[in-house]
Amino acid sequence: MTALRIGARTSPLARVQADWVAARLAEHGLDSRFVGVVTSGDVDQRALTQIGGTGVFVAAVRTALLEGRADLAVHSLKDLPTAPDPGLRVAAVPPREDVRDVLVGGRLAELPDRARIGTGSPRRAVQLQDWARAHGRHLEVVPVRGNVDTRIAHVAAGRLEACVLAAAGLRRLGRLTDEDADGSCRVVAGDGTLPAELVDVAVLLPAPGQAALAVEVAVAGAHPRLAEVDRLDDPGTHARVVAERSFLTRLEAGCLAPVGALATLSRPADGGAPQDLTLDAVIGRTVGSTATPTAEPLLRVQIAGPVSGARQLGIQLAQQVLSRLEPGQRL
Ligand SMILES: NCc1[nH]cc(CCC(=O)O)c1CC(=O)O
Repeated sequence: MTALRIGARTSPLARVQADWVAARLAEHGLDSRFVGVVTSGDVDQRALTQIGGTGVFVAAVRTALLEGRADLAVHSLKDLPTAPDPGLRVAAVPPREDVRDVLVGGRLAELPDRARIGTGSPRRAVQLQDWARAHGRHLEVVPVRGNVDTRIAHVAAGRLEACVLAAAGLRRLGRLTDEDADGSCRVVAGDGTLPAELVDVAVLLPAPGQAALAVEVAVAGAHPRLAEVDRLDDPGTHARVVAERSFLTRLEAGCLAPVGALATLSRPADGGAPQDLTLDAVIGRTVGSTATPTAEPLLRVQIAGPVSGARQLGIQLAQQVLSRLEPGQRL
């Protein structure tokens, strides 16, 4: 039997994610090998807001699937466009990593006033500014992009006091150490480490799908054991990301919208099967002209319902948000 070909980007994170999936496939008796795909997002260093969002990372990998150069693709779920490709199918959403964001450079509450924090994410920017406003503090959010090392290097060199990265990526790369119960930790930077904080989701709500992987296959995929890839699915994680993403889709907000969403499962006291899904979201709104928009306080919303209605839950919450937008306000 020929090995399953796993298509993914060639970045260090994409590679460890693909290798992680390969190890899970091996546990199910499935051999695989890595097929690296270079995407336009890897070769174009302009801001993501200019080159059309994180979808650029996914498109080339999807093409490899559709052209039969790979049997399955491994994506960071938060980078997957909400629009489905008719020739493809998400075969599995494996168990999720740590959903939190990490502030690299120190603890948020202990940063000096007017500290410069690097992030290219409007979601992170609006929540950091909301926290600063609520605590009578002033932070400067500086747009940065580039891979994990580029961003951390700005902090190590003192050009920025801090930057924000997803914990999932740092953990998968083995870059997160010395973790305390209060969220204090250290992040490996070159030869040394930097102080960091695993920020509570009450302060930084993650992006829809953050810390989850999507294992995608072509509907017309021909490998004789392709259907067995479905066994990597974790139904709990899958339901959570369906709720988060249907919320984003119904808002008609893209991956660069100032929107955080996190679904959690509540387990009954007897430890039986999960019953309820709670979906929390934060939304940044602006008013005024596109050139000089004014930030409005963040909107925070929550809804709960049965796990079997995950998609509907996301849609309902989005409708609540849209009905609460006042004339002139937009996302
Ligand atoms: N937008 C880039 C991206 N896409 C996925 C991850 C890694 C973590 C994850 O799976 O959510 C990251 C880096 C980051 O946000 O720090």
